[in-house]
Amino acid sequence: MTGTPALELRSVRRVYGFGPAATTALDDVHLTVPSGRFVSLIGPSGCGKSTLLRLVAGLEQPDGGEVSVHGVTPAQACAAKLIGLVPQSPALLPWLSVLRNVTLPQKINRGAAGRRERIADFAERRTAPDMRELLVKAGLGDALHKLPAQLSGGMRQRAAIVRAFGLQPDVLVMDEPFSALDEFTRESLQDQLLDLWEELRTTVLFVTHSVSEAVRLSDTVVVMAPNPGRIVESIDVDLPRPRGERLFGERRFHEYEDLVRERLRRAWHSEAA
Ligand SMILES: Nc1ncnc2c1ncn2[C@@H]1O[C@H](COP(=O)(O)OP(=O)(O)OP(=O)(O)O)[C@@H](O)[C@H]1O
Repeated sequence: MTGTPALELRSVRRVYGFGPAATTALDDVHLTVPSGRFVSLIGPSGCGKSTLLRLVAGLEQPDGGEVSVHGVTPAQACAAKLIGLVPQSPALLPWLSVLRNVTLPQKINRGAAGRRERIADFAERRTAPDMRELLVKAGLGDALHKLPAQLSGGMRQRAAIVRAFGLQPDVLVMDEPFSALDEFTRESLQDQLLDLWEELRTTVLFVTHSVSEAVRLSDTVVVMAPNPGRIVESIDVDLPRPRGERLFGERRFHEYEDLVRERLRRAWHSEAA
């Protein structure tokens, strides 16, 4: 694989509305994410986190600047299925079993392989993972043939995450995927996510409001501020992996939490200014 970053945003600007009612959701945003990194976006409500994800996923266009995914536009990257999206609530098809839900997109998307190969960095792809095995690894071995309605919220979200990884996107965009879950389920899903990520090393762009989640999961925590939405700091989290539960008892983990919290406090103040 070449040195082309998985994601690159240069001088990105996104404005909603016109005239005095216009909102600058993002202004002069620069972000470079090397392949295989886990990057979290954190910041006060309205600082443009979801807007940034939508631009990367090709769901919207910037009003200024450029977004590229492995050196091509988000639209080209989407056509080649290089980008996977995990929304806040899992969108599983209610009439299909868990196993069919996660294997169906893999079958449908076979045509994307050719388009991937035409993108310079993707001449070689890994072989498709065994979805049944990934589901078992994610603790869903007993739920393979159940319908989504028969699962808890946490189990449904786990299935959605397995499905997203199974498509082998090069960039996985996750918009607060655990926000609706209780703390215990959330930590267990962080474990599962880290296990999958450590095995498949997909580039992840992850939005969260939780400082401890951001520090635990990420190689880099990007702190954003609103009015206008912008990046104020990128903090590299130099903690060893794998990051299991023991991490919560470690001083360095809490030092990173304090640092991110302090930068967030400044971001809130910059909103008030
Ligand atoms: N479709 C839209 N039309 C008009 N304004 C929008 C639209 N989408 C977002 N905005 C505005 O752009 C700004 C950034 O919104 P965005 O949803 O990206 O923030 P966020 O950081 O994801 O917020 P939250 O943490 O609350 O989800 C906000 O002021 C929001 O009101």
